[in-house]
Amino acid sequence: MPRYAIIDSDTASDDTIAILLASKFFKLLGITIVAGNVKFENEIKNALFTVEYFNLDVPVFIGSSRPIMGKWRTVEEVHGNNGIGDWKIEEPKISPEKEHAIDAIIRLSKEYEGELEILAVSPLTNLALAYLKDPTIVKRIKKVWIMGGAFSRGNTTPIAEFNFWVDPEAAEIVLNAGFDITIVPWETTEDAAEITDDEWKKIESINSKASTFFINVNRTLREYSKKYEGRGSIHTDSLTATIAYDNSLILQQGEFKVDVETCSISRGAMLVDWYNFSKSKNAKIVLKADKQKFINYLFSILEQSA
Ligand SMILES: O=c1[nH]cnc2c1ncn2[C@@H]1O[C@H](CO)[C@@H](O)[C@H]1O
Repeated sequence: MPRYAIIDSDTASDDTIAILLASKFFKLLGITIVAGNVKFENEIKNALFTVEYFNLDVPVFIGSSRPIMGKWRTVEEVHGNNGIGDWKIEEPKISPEKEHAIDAIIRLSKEYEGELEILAVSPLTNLALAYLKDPTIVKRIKKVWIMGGAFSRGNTTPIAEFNFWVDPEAAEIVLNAGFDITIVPWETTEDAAEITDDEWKKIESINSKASTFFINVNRTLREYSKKYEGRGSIHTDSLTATIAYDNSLILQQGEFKVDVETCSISRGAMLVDWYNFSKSKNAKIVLKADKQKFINYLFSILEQSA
């Protein structure tokens, strides 16, 4: 039985690999593009390029070109000016769909009622807007996997992870909508999705079409991570796609009332009610994930796509 998914992506560096992995794990019904990592036109181009490079049969839908409140900054310093390590690529020949991403999410939730999973590895703007347009998507969407949130080691401010920080209002809407949600937060991915120097060299030596792609798109991410965070690159979106496919990667998780701060200096911080003061729960959080299993999946796909 195939599993059906949409990947919601602000396509840059690791997002492209998450798309590749998701296309192997799921019947991917669409890639929906949302504002976040880099210039919106480049995100669209990177998604189309990924589809073309790997010959994927997946439509690309253009979504929201800004967060709900519109206050954010792109992070070209993390991903490269074009979002994919400044790899010089040709203009993709394929085009995005005419249908808006929000309408595609609503339509596909009807066509695949009870079966559709959303891999949200990006700010949650598209999903929040789809929900505001048609709140009944909640009962039709089977599962929402979210890469987002930090509760101790923010990667964008001292307390905020990038995806939640870009659009905390959207995160608040999605978290409180009633979806079946599992969150893979930054701290978990920092521990389980690092590509070390050794692993980077091994990927280089695979020398397949996919490994060449991996090295090129992640080049700036790796340099940034080494220089500013003092370790290898973190492949957080790829880990989230893999966890969504194989739940045995989850070594520890809890269910909590989770919220997000929308004000001032703590904007984008994830709030976790560890001791259940609120007497309610709205999301599971993956607290520990299996790095070795993740690496095995990643390597086997990079080797396969020779
Ligand atoms: O410094 C960074 N390292 C890794 N990913 C980042 C960084 N900045 C932004 N993102 C983007 O935000 C999410 C992780 O927070 C990922 O979805 C990635 O695309």
